[in-house]
Amino acid sequence: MTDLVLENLSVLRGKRRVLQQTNLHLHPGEFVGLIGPNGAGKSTLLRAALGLVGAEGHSSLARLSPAVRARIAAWLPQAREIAWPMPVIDLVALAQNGRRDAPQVQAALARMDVAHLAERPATALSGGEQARVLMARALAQDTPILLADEPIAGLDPAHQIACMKLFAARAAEGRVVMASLHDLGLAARFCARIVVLDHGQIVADGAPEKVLTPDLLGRVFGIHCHIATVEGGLVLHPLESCNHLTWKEGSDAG
Ligand SMILES: Nc1ncnc2c1ncn2[C@@H]1O[C@H](COP(=O)(O)OP(=O)(O)OP(=O)(O)O)[C@@H](O)[C@H]1O
Repeated sequence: MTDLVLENLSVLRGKRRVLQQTNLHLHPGEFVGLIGPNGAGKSTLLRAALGLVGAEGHSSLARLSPAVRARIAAWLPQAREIAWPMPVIDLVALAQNGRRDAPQVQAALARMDVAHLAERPATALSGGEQARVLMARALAQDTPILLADEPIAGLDPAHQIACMKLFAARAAEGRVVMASLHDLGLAARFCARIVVLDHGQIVADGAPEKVLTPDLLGRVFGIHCHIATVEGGLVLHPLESCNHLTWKEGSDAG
């Protein structure tokens, strides 16, 4: 059981402070959705938490040696690039010192629905398939903390839902799972806790029904949403942008 603790974590890019004095305590068992508009600082927060960008302040992961950190935290970056045409199973097995038959490798291939692709070159897959393979590698690390930057981007709806359910299940096993997400509906439905970032600052943190109010969605995202509470959680569906993001029809059509 491992907590993730950030204290006064700040990141400077040039003269701009793109992450400001961030305090966050994530507990084992939590599936946290990190949301915010483009440029809000979600990737920066995740990278600073892992010690991958220079930051002021404290993260419980950042000062660990890479070898120790790799045993504690798995990381799925936003960029999904696979450079080498190695078989999918060997790419996933890198998470377990190359052991193809490790149970974590077999389980991760099955959970991300890529077992049937195991012998295919990882570079010869579709974008969504590659994303699932890289997610499988992160899962195969079998760490108490999993940080994922837009893990469901590019997945079809069935795999998006399966992935969100899987994250919730990993958290229920006693792990910390935090994922940046742009799909507010899926975040509302599957995350027990939502952290909202805007201009490098946490502006809300709590249960989806407390955080995802019409006021916050208008202020931070500039959207009107349909929000309903149903058995099993919140349903949230963006309907309309309510400010500067309304482009004029035909103004820039190619
Ligand atoms: N290498 C960089 N150099 C300078 N500024 C950067 C760099 N990377 C990111 N930024 C800036 O830092 C801010 C936060 O970026 P970040 O990538 O963390 O946002 P994000 O919330 O993950 O956005 P998105 O939803 O678009 O992925 C943005 O204003 C961005 O322009």
